[in-house]
This record gives sequence, structure tokens and C-alpha cells, in this order.
Amino acid sequence: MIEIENLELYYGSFQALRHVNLSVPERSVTAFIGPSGCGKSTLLRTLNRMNDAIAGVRIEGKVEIQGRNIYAQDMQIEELRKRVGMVFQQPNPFPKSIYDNVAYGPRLHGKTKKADLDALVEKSLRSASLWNEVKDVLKKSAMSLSGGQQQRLCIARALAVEPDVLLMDESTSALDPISTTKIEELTRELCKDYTIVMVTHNMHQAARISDRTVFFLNGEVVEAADTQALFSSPKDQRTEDYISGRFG
Ligand SMILES: Nc1ncnc2c1ncn2[C@@H]1O[C@H](COP(=O)(O)OP(=O)(O)OP(=O)(O)O)[C@@H](O)[C@H]1O
Repeated sequence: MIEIENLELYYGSFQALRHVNLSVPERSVTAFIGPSGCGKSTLLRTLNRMNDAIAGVRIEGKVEIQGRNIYAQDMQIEELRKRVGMVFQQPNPFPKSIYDNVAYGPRLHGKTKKADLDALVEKSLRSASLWNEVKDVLKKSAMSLSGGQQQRLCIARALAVEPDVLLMDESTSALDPISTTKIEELTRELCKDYTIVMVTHNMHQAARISDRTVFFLNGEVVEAADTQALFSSPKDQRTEDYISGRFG
């Protein structure tokens, strides 16, 4: 689904990603782990060109999603963001109703018929495991939901434009343990239909829910492997030191 080749990323004169080569298989969960500042979020943000907005960023190399170079001149950012949705660390619903949060993206992309929108809102909320909790209060403000519900609403909002890839940047780190478990279970469900790439500070979370894990250090990929293999028999000494808690 995603092929990254010889990627270098600079913030001004500081090189944040070095020679990254990585493949992300479709319909799976890939977790990025590593100590603070190693470049996990930076790489995640290159996958939907969120870094473009940062002054002084320079990117070399290639990022292909479904065979298309997303940094090619003819790539439309709106089209890319439709295919690659993102959920952030802090739930960030719009100060609108639950319904309007989910309908926002589809409306932006030209869907206006009420019956179509109703169906899409229900489908997205069901996919995000939130429908049963909100189906009778769709007109209520999204701000009235709990943090965990708000995060699932943000997932529903991302799913409503029918993306192929979902990026999750520490999407449970602001949540309580019960909400975290719900989102972890949801992630496992969603990877049957979507390709999920997540950044997590929590190695146990990566071990619990990802199929593949990528360990970063100082902007480089040290090791990328099936999660079970990476945690049970890491090939690189630095991976072993990190997962056994010797640093980071
Ligand atoms: N907008 C920016 N301008 C300049 N440097 C940046 C910017 N964003 C990140 N960096 C630097 O790039 C490096 C990688 O940052 P990044 O946020 O990708 O790391 P991370 O592994 O996601 O860290 P954390 O786990 O703490 O979120 C860090 O040294 C950081 O200071």
C-alpha cells in the first residue's frame, strides 16, 4: 500500500529523517516506535503531506501510495487527504453537532443528498463503534461527548470520506484505560478494511495491536519486522536495548 524509498527530511539545516526505506502492507496495522524525537511523527506526517505547511521543510526521495508518488507535481493535496485520513493525539471534533462532524468531509467532497449523508453518517459511526451510544443524540454538540467518545467521533469523521489509509498519531495517549482499550479493539477491527499506520509511545500497545512494528532511532529505521518477531527476537542490538527498557 505504501512504499517509501530513500526518504530524507530536513527541518532547515536539521535532518530529521535519514535514508528511510519502508514498505507498509495493506489492511494491516503498522506501529512506529522509538524514543522521543526520533522522527516517528515526522514520518507519519509525510504520508499525507502535513509537513508541507511547515516553513523550511525539505524532502528528498519517494513516497508512493497505491503506486502513486504523493510528492509528484500533479498530486492534488485534497485528493491525497481524502485517501489518507488522520487522527491526532488530542480529540479535535469541530464545535458542531455529532452528525455535522461526520458529514463535514462528505459535504466538502460534494455529497449533499440527505439520504446519502444519513446513510454515510450511520455507517461511519458504526465503523467507529460509536453508533449505539449516539444514535439518539446526533444533533447534540460533539463537545458534550467524553474524551474517548470524541476520539471515536474523530475516527468516524476520518472514515466518512472513505479513505484507504488511516494515520493515528498517539491517538490514545490522552485517553483513560477503558477508552484506550476500546480504540485498540476498534483498530483491530478497522484493519480488516483499512491500512493503519500508528505512532505510539507505548511499546505494549504496539505489541498488542500491530502486525508490523518499525523501530526508529535518530531519524533512521533501525528495524522493521513482524511485531511478534521484533519483540521476541530483535535482530539489532539497539532494538533489543530499547524494547528491554535499557534506554528511551
Ligand atoms: N516543525 C519542526 N521544526 C523543526 N524541528 C522539528 C519540527 N518538528 C519536529 N522537529 C524535530 O525533528 C525531530 C523529530 O521529531 P518528531 O516529532 O518526528 O519525533 P517523534 O519521534 O515523533 O517524537 P515524540 O515521540 O516526542 O513525539 C526532533 O528532533 C524534533 O525536534
